[in-house]
Amino acid sequence: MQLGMIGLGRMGGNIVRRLMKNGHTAVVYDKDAKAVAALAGEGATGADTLEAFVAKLEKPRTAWVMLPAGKITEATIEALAKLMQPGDVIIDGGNTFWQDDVRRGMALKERGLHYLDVGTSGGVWGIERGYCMMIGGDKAVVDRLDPIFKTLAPGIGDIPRTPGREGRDPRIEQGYIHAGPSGAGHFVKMIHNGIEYGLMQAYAEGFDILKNANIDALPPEHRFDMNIADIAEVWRRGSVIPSWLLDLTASALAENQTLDNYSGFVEDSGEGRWTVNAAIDEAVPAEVLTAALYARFRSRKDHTFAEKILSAMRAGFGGHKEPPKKPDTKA
Ligand SMILES: O=C(O)[C@H](O)[C@@H](O)[C@H](O)[C@H](O)COP(=O)(O)O
Repeated sequence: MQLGMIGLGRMGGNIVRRLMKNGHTAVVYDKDAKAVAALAGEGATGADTLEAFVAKLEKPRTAWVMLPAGKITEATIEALAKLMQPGDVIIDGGNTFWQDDVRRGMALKERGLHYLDVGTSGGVWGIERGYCMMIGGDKAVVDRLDPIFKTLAPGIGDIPRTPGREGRDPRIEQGYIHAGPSGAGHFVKMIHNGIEYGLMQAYAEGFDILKNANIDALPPEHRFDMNIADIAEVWRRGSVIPSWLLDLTASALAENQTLDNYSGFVEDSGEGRWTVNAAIDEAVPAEVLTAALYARFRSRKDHTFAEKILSAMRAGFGGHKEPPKKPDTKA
C-alpha cells in the first residue's frame, strides 16, 4: 500500500523505513530537502513541495503528517486539505491535543476529506520494535488502511496472550486500536503520556532516595552506599516493577551512574498538562499524575517565588533561617 509522509524527523522517517522494509511504498516531503533526499535514496519517492507531494500520491490519497503538535501541524494540515480531494485521508500521527482533532475531523468532513488521529507510541525504537497506535476516526477508513497499521504495529511478539481475550478484536493484541471517533485516538495517547509521567517520576524519586541513603545527616549505622545501577538491573528480573522505562533507566545508569551528562531540566510537550485538565473536567482525582507534571515544572527552577514565600513565613512565625548553603539531603 502507498503512504505519503510529511515530516521526516525521528518518527516520520522511521515510520516510512519500517513500511518500505515490509513491502509498502512511500511518497515523502519535508521542508528539509536533505531529509527528503536521504529517504529517496532508500527507495521512497521524494517531493520538493507540498503540491508535488500531493500530485505524486495515488488516489484516494493517504497523507500522514508527523510534525510537532501545534502551529506547524495545524498549518500543514490546512495547506494539505486545500490540495486534497474528496475521499482522500489525512492522518495526524503527532502528539496533537485531542480537541483539535475533534474540530479538524468535523471541518475536513465538510470538505469530503477523511481525518484520522493516530497517537503513536514507541519513539526512536519504533522502527525495530514497532509502534503502539491509538486511532480515532471513521471505522471504514481505519479498516481500509489496516495494512499500514498492521505493518507499523509491533505484532504479538513474545508477550503472552491475556487469558479471557479470545475472540476479541485481534488488532489489539497486535498493538493498535481503533479507539473511537475523531479525537479518541489522541485522547487515549494523552492518558498514556500522563501515565508515562507518573511512572517516570515514581522511578526517579525511588532512585533518588536510594542514592541519598549514605548522607552524613543519617546516623552512621543507617547509611547505605547503594549501587543504583545494579539495583535498576536486578529489578528488571522477576520483581514487581519491571518496565521499558526501567530498562532505559538501567541502561542509562550502566553507562554513567552519576548522570552528570544531564542537567535535570525536564521538558514537557503538553500531554501531561492536558491529562490533568481532563481529570479536572471529569472531577477525577489524579494526584500522582498532577504531581508528576508539577515535578517537571519544578525541575526548571532554582527556587520558585513560592519557596521564598515559604521561607519568609517560616522566618516570620518561627524565626527560622534559611540554611547558608544547600542542605546535605540534596546530592
Ligand atoms: O509514547 C511515546 O513514544 C512517548 O510518549 C512520546 O510520544 C513522548 O511524547 C515524547 O517522547 C516526550 O513527551 P514529553 O515531552 O511530554 O515528555
